[in-house]
Amino acid sequence: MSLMAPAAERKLTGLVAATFTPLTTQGEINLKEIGRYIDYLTEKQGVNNIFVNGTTGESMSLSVAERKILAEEWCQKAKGKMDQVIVHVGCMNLKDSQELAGHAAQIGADGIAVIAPSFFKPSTAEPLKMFLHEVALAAPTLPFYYYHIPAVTGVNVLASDVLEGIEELIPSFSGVKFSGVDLMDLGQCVSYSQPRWSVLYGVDEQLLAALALGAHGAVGSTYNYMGCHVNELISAFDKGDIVQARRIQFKMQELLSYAQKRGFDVGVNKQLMIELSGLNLGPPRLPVMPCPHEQCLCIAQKYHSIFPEC
Ligand SMILES: CC(=O)N[C@@H]([C@@H](O)[C@H](O)[C@H](O)CO)[C@@H](O)CC(=O)C(=O)O
Repeated sequence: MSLMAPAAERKLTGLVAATFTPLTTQGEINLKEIGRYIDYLTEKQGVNNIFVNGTTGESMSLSVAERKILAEEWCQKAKGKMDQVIVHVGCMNLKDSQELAGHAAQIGADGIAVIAPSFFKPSTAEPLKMFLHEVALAAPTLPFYYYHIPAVTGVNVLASDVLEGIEELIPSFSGVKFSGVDLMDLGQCVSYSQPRWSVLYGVDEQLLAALALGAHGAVGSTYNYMGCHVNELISAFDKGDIVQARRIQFKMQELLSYAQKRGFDVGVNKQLMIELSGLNLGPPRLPVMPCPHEQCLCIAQKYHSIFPEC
């Protein structure tokens, strides 16, 4: 990272893996596995950007202290290996979010992302933008991404309404991580997007539709273990080979629909990553339940029957 231009000048594109949080079998954060995890992503999956402490990383089940230690370790170990490390700093309250944003700036993160608080939910774009603005003030020079994931937060404010005029409120605003299925809203975000912003799509099973609408990249959990295949999807799309791009997207859909019919949550997803990568990531944290080994094994077998080795 040291020889590169500052993150504020580097538009975030391509694949971004939303990382799982390594835990020990006792449920404590396991920093020892982070270096191996980064090597696995870069060497095996061809994924050079990470989004840490997000939904996949179970950030809402981690303490602020744990999130700081984890963010620090991800940034440390990513140096010289990853292009960008985006740290998700959103919390249920403003103070903790500001504290994490300020910390991310100190540890050399390449950007921060903030989810809508979802206990006291903003019901319109205005209070949500005010909240985002206050968090951004704690790290004013760091690229700032709004994290839109309405199915999880229950905050049903259009992302395009959040983006409107936000460049005046948050000068560091750099884009949106759009984990929603409303493609009209996504299209409006892309069409409003300023040249240096990135619209990053977060519903892996329909990435191709988002690329067709002009998304600049993608953040997702499945890029941890399907990154090499999805990189092929993106290059096929960039070359205009829509048939090949569609073929790969359909394979992803076949796997994910198989997994969803068997109950697919962060716990199952984490166990699948363990099976496929050999990394020692440990269990999820309550209330997410660990996944029984057999349940995950059949999804891993399905993966191997659909996708060739990377
Ligand atoms: C609800 C959820 O977890 N969505 C995932 C997707 O990558 C999702 O796992 C994938 O599309 C499979 O359904 C991401 O959008 C989440 C994400 O990027 C994050 O961990 O912050």
